[in-house]
Amino acid sequence: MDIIFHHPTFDTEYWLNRLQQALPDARVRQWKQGDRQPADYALVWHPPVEMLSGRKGLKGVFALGAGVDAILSKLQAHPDMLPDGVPLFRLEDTGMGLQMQEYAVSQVLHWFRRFDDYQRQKQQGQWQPLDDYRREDFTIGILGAGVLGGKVADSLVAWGFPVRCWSRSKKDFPGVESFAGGEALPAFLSGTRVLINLLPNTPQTVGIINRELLSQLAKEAYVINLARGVHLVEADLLAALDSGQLKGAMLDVFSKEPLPESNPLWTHPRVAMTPHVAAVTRPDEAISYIAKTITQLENGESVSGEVSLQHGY
Ligand SMILES: NC(=O)C1=CN([C@@H]2O[C@H](COP(=O)(O)OP(=O)(O)OC[C@H]3O[C@@H](n4cnc5c(N)ncnc54)[C@H](OP(=O)(O)O)[C@@H]3O)[C@@H](O)[C@H]2O)C=CC1
Ligand SMILES: O=CC(=O)O
Repeated sequence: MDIIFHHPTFDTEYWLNRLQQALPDARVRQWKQGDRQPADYALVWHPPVEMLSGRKGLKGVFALGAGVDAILSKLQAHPDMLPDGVPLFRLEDTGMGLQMQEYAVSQVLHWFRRFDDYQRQKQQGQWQPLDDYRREDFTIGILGAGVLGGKVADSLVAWGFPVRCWSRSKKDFPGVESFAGGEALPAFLSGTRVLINLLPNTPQTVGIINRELLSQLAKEAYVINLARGVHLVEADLLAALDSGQLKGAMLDVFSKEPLPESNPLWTHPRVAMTPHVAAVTRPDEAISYIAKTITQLENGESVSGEVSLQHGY
């Protein structure tokens, strides 16, 4: 069995060695331009079109991340990149769930304990205890209740917050109120104090966090965007912060990355940001999942992690 690998930034040597250890009978190689030798599986992130297009004998493609928006948009422009019937897989959790939990819980607690207000007071030399927020007034609403949204919901339930989620299909997560479909979105938003985005980037979700959505949140709400920059209309977020509708935002992802120097988000006092690091691919966990899935595929067993090309995630 032959496996080709391409990632623009990962330590390729490390990945090739670990893959080889995990699948000792396979021949694993880095794909290089001009390589048209046969391959059974391709492991990719931002693959050059010629790596996959027209490739015969391919049995599966593994995206080396959770979101497949970049590969799907390339596929739209080059439909022959993924031959008919070849499944595309993505990483389900493989260590990202815990990272998302750390990120979301730490930020929610930061706001809940009013550390943002106390930081502002410190800058003004002010010693002034503030009223506590009450958990019952701090409903967390999670857009997207998939692998990562579900994990984040669990961790916030454990901290005693009222938690609700919104997805296409209804969920039955312990302690979480589930809302499904467009018609349930207003009810989901109403009373949500902290909005956490963990939706995939699809034509239905682009620009979903806009003026109209933000206006339906609780007063002085907060937004955490952990999914993709294109979900958020930045100008609408800034307007909602400036009007007082929103009290703060924590952003990990941006429409344009790296965020251009001139972008006003850099200097807005109520915006905090990280450079798309909320949950990174953990090589060892990812390799275990990929090796297990390839073995199952080779044995004709059922597997998880296949992307629905119809739904775009
Ligand atoms: N910032 C970072 O470092 C990282 C960001 N990400 C981002 O997080 C995203 C989520 O990952 P993951 O949890 O694994 O994805 P999943 O595919 O497991 O979950 C997606 C969720 O979104 C819901 N959804 C999709 N479309 C709609 C819609 N139109 N309306 C309502 N709900 C919808 C799905 O509903 P249903 O359950 O009904 O299908 C599902 O609950 C990734 O796509 C990626 O963009 C991922 C990793 C790291
Ligand atoms: O943003 C990262 C991913 O894995 O998707």
